[in-house]
Amino acid sequence: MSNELEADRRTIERVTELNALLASCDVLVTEAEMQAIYDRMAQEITQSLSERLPIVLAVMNGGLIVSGQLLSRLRFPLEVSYLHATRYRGSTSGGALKWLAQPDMLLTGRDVLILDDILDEGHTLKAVRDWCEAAGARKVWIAVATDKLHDRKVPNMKADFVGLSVPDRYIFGEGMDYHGFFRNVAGIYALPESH
Ligand SMILES: O=P(O)(O)OC[C@H]1O[C@H](OP(=O)(O)OP(=O)(O)O)[C@H](O)[C@@H]1O
Ligand SMILES: Nc1nc2[nH]cnc2c(=O)[nH]1
Repeated sequence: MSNELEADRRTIERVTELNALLASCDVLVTEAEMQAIYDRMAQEITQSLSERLPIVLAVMNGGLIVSGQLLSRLRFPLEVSYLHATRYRGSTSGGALKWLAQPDMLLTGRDVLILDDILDEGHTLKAVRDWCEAAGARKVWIAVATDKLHDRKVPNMKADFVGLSVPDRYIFGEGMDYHGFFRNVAGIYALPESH
């Protein structure tokens, strides 16, 4: 078989495997439920920040979908940028935090709203919050689509706006990945307990 045909065969095999895995996962939250959750979060954020001219920072990559969903629901003046900090890097368990891009805006004296997909142990968002505070932010607000329930949280790490609490399982969808895939899946899924 030519190299090209062999590569095509492997790609098709991978697609089939991923589709089968997705079909075997538990749906924790549907797409429609997520839309209602984003509506409610946007209302809460609006109540707190509509007169604060905030800088909104998306935490890449996981915060991409949540940011798109929330930003278009926020009908008040704000600025948008991003940062990229990662500690899972395609794995299902966390390691050391690596900064790939720091915010490129002057945060001094500003209200800063951080948007991310999940508060799990909290190392990522604690480092991001500390960075923004050290950069002179007046107040750092944190909004996450999901907050994982367990007792391994970094002390004093809480989000100001939470979509919903999720069980202590590896989840994906709504920006969260499974080995780099499924960030684009609408709704929240969990790997089967046996996986
Ligand atoms: O609370 P923690 O235990 O620190 O985990 C939460 C972080 O983990 C994920 O990022 P990840 O490192 O997987 O990078 P990604 O956003 O590129 O997926 C997620 O997007 C959060 O930022
Ligand atoms: N995709 C995904 N990323 C995470 N980062 C921290 N916890 C999780 C999780 O449960 N799923």
